[in-house]
Amino acid sequence: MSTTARHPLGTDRVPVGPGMSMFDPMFIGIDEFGQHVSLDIVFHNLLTAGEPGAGKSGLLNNVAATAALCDNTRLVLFDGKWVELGPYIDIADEFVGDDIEKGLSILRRLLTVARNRYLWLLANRRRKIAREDNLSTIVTIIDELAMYLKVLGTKEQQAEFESLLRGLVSIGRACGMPVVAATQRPSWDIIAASLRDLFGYRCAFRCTTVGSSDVILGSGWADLGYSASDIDMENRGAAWLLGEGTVPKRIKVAYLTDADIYAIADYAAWLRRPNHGTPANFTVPAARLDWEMAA
Ligand SMILES: Nc1ncnc2c1ncn2[C@@H]1O[C@H](COP(=O)(O)OP(=O)(O)OP(=O)(O)O)[C@@H](O)[C@H]1O
Repeated sequence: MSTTARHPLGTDRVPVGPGMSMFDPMFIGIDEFGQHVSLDIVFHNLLTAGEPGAGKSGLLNNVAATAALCDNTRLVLFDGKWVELGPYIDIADEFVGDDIEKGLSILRRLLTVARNRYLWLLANRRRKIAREDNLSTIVTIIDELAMYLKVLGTKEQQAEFESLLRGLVSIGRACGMPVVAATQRPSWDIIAASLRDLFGYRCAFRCTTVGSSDVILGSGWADLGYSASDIDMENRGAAWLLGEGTVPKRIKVAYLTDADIYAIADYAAWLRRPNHGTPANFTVPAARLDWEMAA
């Protein structure tokens, strides 16, 4: 883990999760040879799916817990069931439960932030953000996509949700705003191929059919022997992980118990408490706050 992260305010604050940065590789488990598997989430979206109880929440929790402990990282959480990402509710910039209208409003805001960031990049003659920019990473995590695309709200709201999500997944990753999404219904009506292909990482936990495995990984992988329908029912947390330009890799996701998750979330909330490590007489410059609001 890096120890170079500095707080954007340039003060001697103790950074959140001392030294942890979203720009470092994010550990999520091991592969079949026992080697560590890490993701580069800042610049990649992650889509995960599998039948109920296959272990998706374990992966989402690895991402959420790491992000919660990282310096200069903000969480935007969507969880129609409330309890999967609920432990992080106190440290999330926004938490959307089963209110789709709130979800739409937050996705619109995220797209505005992404647009502002691109204008900033353009003004600085750049195409993507870097660690040194000290721009916060905004990680959007959606547990159970199907809730927002098929269950909650009207057909119009669901269609708008999909279109805004598609926008964020398309443009977020180069400006430090990755999306991590999960569903237990890997079918074409939930994840169209054109949406799936915008996710650089795809992780298929056990699926009931070869077809649903291909919905996540991409057509043709099952024929080549990479099918999540072959994963043993009892082997929870096992999955096929596909990264850009690679073949799927068999992994076992690191497991966090409920007690672990709440302990990490509580620790992250403690680290992120207002004025943590800030001298009593220090005030945040107003201009800096305005800038952070927009970016
Ligand atoms: N990596 C893992 N190692 C060991 N056991 C695991 C792992 N992941 C999950 N499990 C076991 O499987 C159970 C279900 O896992 P989890 O809640 O992550 O599944 P899920 O796919 O998210 O289910 P749902 O779609 O219903 O939310 C866990 O309570 C745990 O007992």
